[in-house]
Amino acid sequence: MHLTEKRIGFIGTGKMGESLIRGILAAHSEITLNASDVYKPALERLNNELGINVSTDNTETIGDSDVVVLAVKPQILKDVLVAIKDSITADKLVISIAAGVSVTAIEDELNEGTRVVRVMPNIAATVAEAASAVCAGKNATEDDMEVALEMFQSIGSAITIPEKLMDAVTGLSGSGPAYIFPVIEALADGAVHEGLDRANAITLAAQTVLGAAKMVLETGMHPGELKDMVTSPAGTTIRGIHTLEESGIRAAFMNAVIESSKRSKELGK
Ligand SMILES: NC(=O)C1=CN([C@@H]2O[C@H](COP(=O)(O)OP(=O)(O)OC[C@H]3O[C@@H](n4cnc5c(N)ncnc54)[C@H](O)[C@@H]3O)[C@@H](O)[C@H]2O)C=CC1
Ligand SMILES: O=C(O)[C@@H]1CCC=N1
Repeated sequence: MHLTEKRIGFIGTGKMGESLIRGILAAHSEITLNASDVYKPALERLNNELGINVSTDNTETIGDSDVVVLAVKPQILKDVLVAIKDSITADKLVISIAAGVSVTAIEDELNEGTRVVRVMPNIAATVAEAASAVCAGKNATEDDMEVALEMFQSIGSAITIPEKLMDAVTGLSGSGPAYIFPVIEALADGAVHEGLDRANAITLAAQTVLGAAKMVLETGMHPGELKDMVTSPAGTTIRGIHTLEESGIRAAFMNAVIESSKRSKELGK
């Protein structure tokens, strides 16, 4: 069955829940979306702005949904699972986006046979440019995986991976937008230092990051080869690259991904 034939319920409408809701609605305006949260003002805002069904009762949202997306913090997920266990009937698919929490840990809290899929998306779902990775729980069917992939491919790109790689994905693309926002800000700062106004500096910096990313994705060329295309002998770029290398830029980004992945592992313990 296709995604649009399913009613989707969000448990948690914080930053990532709202991002997914906005992305999915933009891709499928006809879809039925339900959402619950403990924070009523956020629900009222979503209901007013997007017209989705909202409730402060998680079990009501689950009762009205075929697919239940768990978008609460990993630290409270277990308590939420205990509270909703009886409303997760056999006809429902559960999708968890919680960092670090394994499929088994979720299955263990729910009724035997519950179909669970784990996904690590990112905040760019809001603009249909999320990078997501999906893995199946032991009871998830092929149809469940198709529904999950359809959902996350409609808001960006989504790949299937073995669960053991989920922490690496969390450190890379789950957290990754937060590594790039300061990069954009800092690039703009450099241009402001050299006299450009802030608004134009941010536009040029963001478009530069977008363009570079698009070239990697659309040409299929290695990033190093693309870098060489910009870097003229004795030109301006090599001077900038030399400075970045002196600052340890590669180790800095590698370490960010490695440490974030480690934290994802910790959250699962
Ligand atoms: N923020 C991000 O960029 C990403 C977050 N994630 C995952 O998404 C999940 C949510 O993260 P955020 O949206 O950033 O956190 P958040 O704190 O913004 O949102 C969590 C929401 O859950 C609500 N909540 C708390 N207790 C609840 C309960 N008992 N029932 C229903 N709702 C309840 C809170 O009021 C809040 O609105 C986390 O598990 C995180 O690991 C995954 C990928 C990216
Ligand atoms: O920082 C976090 O824990 C969440 C998971 C991935 C992105 N944000």
